[in-house]
This record gives sequence, structure tokens and C-alpha cells, in this order.
Amino acid sequence: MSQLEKLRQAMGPAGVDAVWISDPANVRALSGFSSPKDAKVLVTAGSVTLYTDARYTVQAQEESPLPAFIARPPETYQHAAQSLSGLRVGFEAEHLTVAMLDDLREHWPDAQLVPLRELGRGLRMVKTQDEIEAIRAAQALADRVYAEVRPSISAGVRERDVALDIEMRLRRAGAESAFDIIVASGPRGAMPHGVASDRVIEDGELVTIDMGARLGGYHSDMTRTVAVGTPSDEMLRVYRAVLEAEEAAVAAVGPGVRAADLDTLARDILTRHGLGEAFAHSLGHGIGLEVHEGPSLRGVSTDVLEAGMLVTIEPGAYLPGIGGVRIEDLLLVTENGHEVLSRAEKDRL
Ligand SMILES: CSCC[C@H](N)C(=O)N[C@@H](C)C(=O)N[C@@H](C)C(=O)O
Repeated sequence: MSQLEKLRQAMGPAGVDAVWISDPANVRALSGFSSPKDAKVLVTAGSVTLYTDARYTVQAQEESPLPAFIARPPETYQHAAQSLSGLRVGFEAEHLTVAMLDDLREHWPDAQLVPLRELGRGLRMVKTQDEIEAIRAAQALADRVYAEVRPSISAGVRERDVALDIEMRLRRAGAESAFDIIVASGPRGAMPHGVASDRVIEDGELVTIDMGARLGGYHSDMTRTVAVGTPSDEMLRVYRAVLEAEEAAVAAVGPGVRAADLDTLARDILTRHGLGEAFAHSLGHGIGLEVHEGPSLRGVSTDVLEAGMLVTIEPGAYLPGIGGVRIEDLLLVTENGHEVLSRAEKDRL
């Protein structure tokens, strides 16, 4: 089913006759338009319109099968008002600013505005085949770049230079970095999101590299922790515990599996190693047009995995003042289990 069909199907149960889409990831999913921050989509039972401005006339025509109306507010709102009189119009509560809501109220006095939450989950959690291939390509590129850069991660090298090398290679290949690249060495490894700094990597340290490619709007995400020289016995123990938790959780991924159970499985292994408190985030997340999207692999999640979902599995352990480890793979949930899309080699310490 297309994302437009999914949205139309969800409109009745949500109590709306139309939806005004302003979340860029949902705009892109529905329209294919690659500058979704400068666009909106209006969906009614019988029509769908892409709204953008004259900077994008040619681009919208080339990229999107949707009929486009080229204008800027207030003309955009005035045009949409013609098809919304008397309708209940849903909007994305997490994405529409208070100022935008004021504008909609002013220009659509005959419509009833209804806040909707988490629209993207219904539209985007299960990927289309094209989306799966886009993410597979992004991950394949990230794997290649990681393999090229891995030999240079050594004592005397600045974290920033490792990140720059990764970013330059991604860009040369026509992609971008999916997020600020994390290169966290030695004690900085205790920061789960320690983006690359000026710190110089030292002999005997672990270094966490968390990187992804954004290609055609779709993201990949993968983490490897590598050893430079021989790490301390304490950090070797932490590394092996995280690897055990990661591999156990990866092996358990499949359709029908509760996301919360996966988180518990990994957390229990780390707890047995005395590292439960050190695992400071969720086990993983869905990925696609955003780095973090549904399903959520956290303890309180009610999500159940389905074939066609893409998820990360990324347990970690962080010891303030000492260091940290995270190991992350990107997986496609399949009818029979899963496929690991991230192929980059892991250190066997
Ligand atoms: C700022 S994007 C960083 C991406 C990174 N690979 C990542 O996903 N890190 C996780 C530790 C994370 O942020 N997990 C989220 C879902 C959480 O636990 O809330």
C-alpha cells in the first residue's frame, strides 16, 4: 500500500476529513520532493496537493507525481481554504509551530483544526521496497567508507581528523553525513554522543565511531568501537559484555517480536555483567527519512516488529571518567527473521 493510501485509510479512524502535512519527513514520503522543508502537502479524500514556492517549480515537476501549487503564504493558505470549508482538518501536533497554527486558524475559519500525533509512525514504520533499497545503498556506502578509514584510526590522530576523513569520503560519493559523526576516544567514550573533538587518540584506548550516510534522503546508522593498541582489562571486559548483548539482541530480531523484549534481553545481559546502570539509552530505533523514527526499541515501547521495518540494535556501556563502548548494527526485519545490512567488521577483542 502506498503512503498516500495508508494516510487516507487512517483519516477516518483519526476523525478527520483532510490532513495538512508540515513534517518534512512526511512531506517527502508522500511527495518524493527533495526539499521538503520548503513544502507542505494537503490530503483530502479526493485530492492531494504539493505546496511549494517558485524556487522549486522545475524541481517539484521533476521529482513529484503530485500536482503542485506554487505560491507562498498567505496565497498558499488561501488556495487550500477552497477545498477545506466545513472539513475537519488534521495537522501534525509535533511539527506545526504555534505561529503556523495561528495562520491556519486565520485563513481557514470554516475548517475545524484537529491535532494529530505520530502520523509518521503509521506512514513510515514499514518501508516500501524502494525505501529498503535506498537504506541498503546508504549503509553499503557507510560500510565502504568505514573500511577505508579504519586503518587510520591510531595513536596520535585527532578525533576530528577521523570524522573529517569519513565526511569527505561520504560527500565525494554523493552522500552526506547522516548526523554529526561521533568519534569518542578514551574517557570521552563515556559520552554516548561524544561528537569528534580535538582530542588526540592515545595508545591503549578504545574509540567509538558512530556514523551514517544520508543518500537520496534516506539514512543509515552504525557504530563500531575499536581498540588502538591493547586496552585495559576493565575496558576489554566491558567490550566483550556489550558485544555479547549486541549479538544476542541481533539474533532475536524477527517479525512478531516485541521491541521492549529485545531491550530487556540486551539490558539483562549487561546487568549480569554489572553494567545495567551503564547502559544509558534505549536498545535501538527505526530509521528511514529520519535517523530516529518508529519503531522504538526501548523498555516502555509497545511496538511489535514487522517485516519491512528497519531497526538498529545498539547496546552500550558508559563509565564516566573511564570510557565507553557501543556496538550498533542496522537490520531489516524479514518474513523469516532479519538481514543485517551493516557489514563493517567488528573488532574481536
Ligand atoms: C544524533 S543522531 C545519533 C545517532 C546515534 N547512532 C544513535 O542513535 N544514538 C543512540 C544512542 C540514540 O540516540 N538513541 C535514542 C533513540 C535514545 O536512546 O533515545
